[in-house]
Amino acid sequence: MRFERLRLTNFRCYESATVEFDEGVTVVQGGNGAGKTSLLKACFVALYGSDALGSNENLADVVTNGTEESHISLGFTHAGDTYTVEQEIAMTGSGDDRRATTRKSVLTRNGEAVGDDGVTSTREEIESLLRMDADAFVNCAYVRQGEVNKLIEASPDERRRVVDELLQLGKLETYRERADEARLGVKRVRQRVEDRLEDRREAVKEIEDTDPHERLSSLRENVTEKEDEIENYERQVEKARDSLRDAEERLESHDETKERLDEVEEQVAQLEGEIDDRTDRLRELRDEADEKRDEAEGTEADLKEARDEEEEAEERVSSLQDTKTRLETRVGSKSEALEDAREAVRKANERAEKARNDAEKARDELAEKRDALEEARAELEDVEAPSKGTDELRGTLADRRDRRASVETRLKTLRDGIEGAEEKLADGVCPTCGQEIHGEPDFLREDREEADELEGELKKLEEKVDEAVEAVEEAERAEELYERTERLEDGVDTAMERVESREEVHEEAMEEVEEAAGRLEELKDELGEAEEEKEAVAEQLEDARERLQEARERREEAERAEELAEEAERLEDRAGSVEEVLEEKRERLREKRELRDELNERIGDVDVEELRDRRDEARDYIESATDRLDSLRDERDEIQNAIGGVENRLERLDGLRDEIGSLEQRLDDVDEMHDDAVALKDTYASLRHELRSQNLRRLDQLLNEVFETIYANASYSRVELDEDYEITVHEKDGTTLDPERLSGGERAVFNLSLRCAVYRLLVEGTGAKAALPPLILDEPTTFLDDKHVSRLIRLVRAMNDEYGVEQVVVVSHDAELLDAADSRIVVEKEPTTNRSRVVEAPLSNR
Ligand SMILES: Nc1ncnc2c1ncn2[C@@H]1O[C@H](COP(=O)(O)OP(=O)(O)OP(=O)(O)O)[C@@H](O)[C@H]1O
Ligand SMILES: [Zn+2]
Repeated sequence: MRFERLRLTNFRCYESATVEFDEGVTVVQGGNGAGKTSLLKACFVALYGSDALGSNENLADVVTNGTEESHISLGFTHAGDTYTVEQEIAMTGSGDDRRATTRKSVLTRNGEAVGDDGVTSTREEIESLLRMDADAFVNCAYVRQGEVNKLIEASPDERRRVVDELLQLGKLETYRERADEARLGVKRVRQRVEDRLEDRREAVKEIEDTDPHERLSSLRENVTEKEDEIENYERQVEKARDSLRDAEERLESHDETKERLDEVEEQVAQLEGEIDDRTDRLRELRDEADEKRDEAEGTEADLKEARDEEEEAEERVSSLQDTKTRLETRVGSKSEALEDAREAVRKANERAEKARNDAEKARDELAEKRDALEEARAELEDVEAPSKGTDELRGTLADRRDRRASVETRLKTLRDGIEGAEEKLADGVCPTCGQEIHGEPDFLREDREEADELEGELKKLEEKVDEAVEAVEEAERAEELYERTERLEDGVDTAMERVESREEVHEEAMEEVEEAAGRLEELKDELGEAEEEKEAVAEQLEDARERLQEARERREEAERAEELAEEAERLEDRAGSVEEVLEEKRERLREKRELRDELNERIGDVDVEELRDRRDEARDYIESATDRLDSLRDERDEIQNAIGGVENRLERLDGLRDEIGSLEQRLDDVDEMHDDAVALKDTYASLRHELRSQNLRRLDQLLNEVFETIYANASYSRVELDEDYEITVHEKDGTTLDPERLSGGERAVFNLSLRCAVYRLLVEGTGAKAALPPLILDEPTTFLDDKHVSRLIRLVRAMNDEYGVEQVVVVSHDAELLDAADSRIVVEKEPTTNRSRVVEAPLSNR
């Protein structure tokens, strides 16, 4: 076996590291605490998991402080195959519960998983590959730091156990123990077979003591007797049943007949009652029909006549009714016309009155107008006819007034001038030039004269104007009167005309009045006539109605008579059908009476008492016989059960005898097996003894060979390992020494010798040096002086070069050892992080 590569994550002081291993001798170098031992431990843990830890260590210790999981992977070759073993350790829980568990543990060969996943499987596979468990590994291949004394100080028994284990002698012991266990097992089996045999024999004896065959035949006889008796009873019961059935059947049929008879008698009585009832009914119906017929007699023929009469009367009433209605209408219209005529008279009168008034008014007006005319004419006679025409007179008046006005204007002008001149003159000033003047000028005197003249003329003119005014006024009044007279004459004419026309109107109105009055009289007469006529018709109608009433009554009477006749007919019909039913019932009554007689006859023949006795007797017998049969059957069943029991026992007896036969055979077989087991055990014991003594002799030789290689003094001649695994050191002078008494260095030398010897023996013994794990030495030089260090180097090289150890890994500070190595691995610790790292690996020296 050869380690190839180790990969670590969070393992102890390593955060992450990869180490390649070369073949030959490899030295691991580094300062104290640099992580050398940790590398070796990692390889060990990779192979054996927690088994690789000492008694005071646990898995949690290998997980780098402050991290959660550690990963170790070791690649190695073995017997031509490539393996990788991986372990994954994880921290779980917290506080006091915090611990490490192996979460993953896998071994692969040539890339394929070997065995199941899991710690146990991996360990078992490794143990069988290396043919050593963790204990054997540390006792042989892995010499741990400070354990140099382990084999030397061990007791012979321990030593034997270790060596036997390594040489697989332990297996023979196991086989021997197993053979012995087998022997004991067989012995226990034999005991059990014997116990059972005894038990079966006793059971056989017990059964035979009860004399089962004898008992079986007597029981069978008993059963036959009981069965005969049962059969006999059963026959009797059968007979009794027949008899019972017969009696019961007859009684039943008797009861039925009786029941039937009762029924028929009831029917007869009912029919008789019904016939009586119907006969009464028939008589009643016929009486009633006769009665009706009597009542209806004689009137039948009158019905048609009565109906004709009634019809005639109805027609007359209705025609009178029509006439009366017509007359009433006429009276109504005459009354209305009369009313209208009265209205017409009244209106004509009104009109005549108005016309008369109008005429009167016109006449008054005429008289008035005539008076006015008379007056006007009288006035006109007083007025003188004018000299000239009025217009001419008005012309003269106007001329005179003009002349007067111009005279007045000249006079005024003259007077104003005179007055002004007189005032100036009074102031002494000339009225014409304004110069001082004394006396009056001439023009003033002239003016005064003219003014006086004008004054006289004005007076005359005034008279003449008044004369002209008077003439005009007179002419005007004459003119006006004349006109008025003319007008009045016209008014009198028109008034006269109006009086005439009003009088005409009045006359006309008076005529109308007369006419309307005549019409009114006429209508009064007509209405009187119509009313009289109507009265007469009403009287006739009253008579006709009375006659209709009488006709109706007669007709109704005739109808009732007819109905009665019909009813009598119907009653007769019903009487007929009642008679039919009656006939039918009588027939049925005859039949039922016959049936009754027949049934009576039948009942008379049966002796009921006798039948009942027979039935009761049969019943009693069946009851008692059945009870007896039941108990007989119980007895028979009991005996048969007993027979079953005895038969079972006999069957069991046969079974027991067969079993005893086969148990006896088994006992012989077991005895044979026991002898075989004893022989096998002895064989294993002697074989182991033989092998051990052979191996011990060879181990002793190898030990002395190795010892000679490593030991550098002359004090000790040889080491002896005897059959009891006692080690004795022989001194040069022939004396012997207990190894316990050796010095520390000497012990280390002896220990290394013994380890290497065992390792060599294994190499020889297995015949395949490649199967063994690398020889691992952790600080082997600690107790050695220089000379012995040199010897150790020689041994290590010899192990590799001569004795077939493929790989040796040594942890050491020794420079000489380093020089002798084939390669080296240097580790160091980072002072800052306190984590280790692999500085150099591997460095091949060759
Ligand atoms: N679980 C762990 N986590 C972190 N560091 C650890 C753990 N276990 C051990 N160590 C540390 O690993 C360091 C290396 O220990 P190791 O035994 O490998 O040293 P070494 O190189 O063999 O030293 P020496 O020459 O003294 O034997 C030590 O300082 C130790 O405290
Ligand atoms: Zn003058």
